[in-house]
Order: sequence, then C-alpha cells, then structure tokens
Amino acid sequence: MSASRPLHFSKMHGAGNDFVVIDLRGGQPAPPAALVRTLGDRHFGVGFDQLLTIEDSHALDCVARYRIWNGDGSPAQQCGNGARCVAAWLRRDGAATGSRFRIDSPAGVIDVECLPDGRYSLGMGRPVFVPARVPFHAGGDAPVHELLVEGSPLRFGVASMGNPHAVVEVDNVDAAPVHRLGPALQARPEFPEGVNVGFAQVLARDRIRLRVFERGAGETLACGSGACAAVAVLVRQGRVDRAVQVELPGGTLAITWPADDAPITMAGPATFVFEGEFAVATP
Ligand SMILES: N[C@H](CCC[C@H](N)C(=O)O)C(=O)O
Repeated sequence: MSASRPLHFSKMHGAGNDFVVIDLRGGQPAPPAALVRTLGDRHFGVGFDQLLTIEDSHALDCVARYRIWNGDGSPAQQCGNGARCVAAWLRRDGAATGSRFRIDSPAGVIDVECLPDGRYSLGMGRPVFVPARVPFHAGGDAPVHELLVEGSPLRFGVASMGNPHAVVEVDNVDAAPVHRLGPALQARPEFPEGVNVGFAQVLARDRIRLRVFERGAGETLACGSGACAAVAVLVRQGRVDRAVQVELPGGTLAITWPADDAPITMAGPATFVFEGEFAVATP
C-alpha cells in the first residue's frame, strides 16, 4: 500500500460548470498533469470540468492569482464560471473583503463585483476578433467564416476572450450536432491551439440559448467565456443587442458588451458543493 498525503479541495460550480479548487498559496508547486487528470476522473478521482489553483498574486492590486486546467490536463487562459467561483472562494476565505476586488487570471486582471442578490459580476475584458490572435488561421477579419466540415459548409464566428472560441448559430440547440461538430471543428488545423465551440440559438435580441463543446473538457453545462464570446460574435453579426440573457443547460448568465471598445461584463452564480480531501500518492 503506497503512502499518500491529503490534498484539501473545495468542490464548486458556476451554473453547472463544475470545478475542484485547491489552495497553492505559499509557493506550493503546480499539480503535475497526471494528478490533474486523476483528480478530474469522475470514477478514479473527484471529477471536474476544470481544476482551479489559488496562488499568490504578484500584482499589487489583486487579492490572488489563479490558474486553470481542463480535465484533460491542458492549461487554459480563461474560465468565466471558474473566475466567479474563485471570487466566491476568496470571499469565504477572508482574503477578499468588501464587495469589489480584483483577481489575477492567466488572461489578465479581472474586476469583481459581489452583487446584492449573491451573484458575481466580472469584467471579462474585450473580445478579440483578429483571426491570428484567436488563433484561427483562415480567412480575414470577417464576422462570419466558413469551413468545409465533414463534407458540408459550416459558418461560424470566432473570438478570443483570452481563450479561443468559435460560435455557430443554429435554429434549435436541442437538435444541434454538438458532439459531432464540436470535435470536428476542434480537430481542424485552422485552430492550432484548439477551440471551444459554441452552438447558439437566438430567441430574441436580448435572449439566446447556448451549448458549448469545450476544449479539453467536452460539453459542459455552462461556459462563461463561451457566453461572452457568443454575445460578442452575435453582436458583430447584428443578430442581438448589447445586453443578453444567455440560457445554458446549467443556468443563465447575464452578458453585457456596452460598446466595441468596452470590456464585456458577465454576471452569474458561484456555488459551493462540498469540501474534501484527496489522497495524493507520495513516492
Ligand atoms: N475549456 C476552456 C477553459 C474553461 C472555460 C469555461 N469553463 C468558462 O467558464 O469560461 C479552454 O480550454 O479554453
């Protein structure tokens, strides 16, 4: 029987997008990819869409830094639902005081506001549409791109929220071929760093439904950066206004993009589920 040491974690979710949060402040090393994969396994581990590590921030005005790992062990630059859970975790920890503070994400500093109704409102930065910066290596800086996918033309928009997104508009998200077209688009060489693929159904100019097949995690019940990217792409295509309720399978996020040169704001819940200890094998 190999020895092991306990690793304390918090299990959380943001609109059903679930996370394991571990505290690595004090200079503890990042978890090896093998541990991330084991911890993320829903049979041999705890299970999560993403692992979030809380770390010391080098930015003076930030309460903490955090990093993001997908279930397949790959790092990510942005996680909107995860950022809200980090904010809630820091409030409960006492590291964050007051209703406004800043956290340091791999994609940059995020302004947090704790709303009276218990939701968290976050400044998610400006969307980037320049293909080379998504990155997406095909076509120019157009609102709509088209690729031949599995023999049929597929039209979509692209945007980076710090992480890459493609957004496909569909008539009915329930019937969308999410688990076929999601992996097919992710496998394209035009997306050299992979891509999160959103399938959006426009219900009204201020309301959409969205399903997201995430890079490194598959379909999740919600994707915060995906909701931001979907609104940005659809605003640019003239399909929605600038304040949109995004209905995802796990819950609803309020996305606002006041102007092209303004950051996108995302508001939504962050929920603690349980605390636990994971037995990490020691050599
Ligand atoms: N799978 C994403 C990271 C998690 C994003 C999502 N969970 C969110 O809430 O934004 C990527 O590799 O870019």
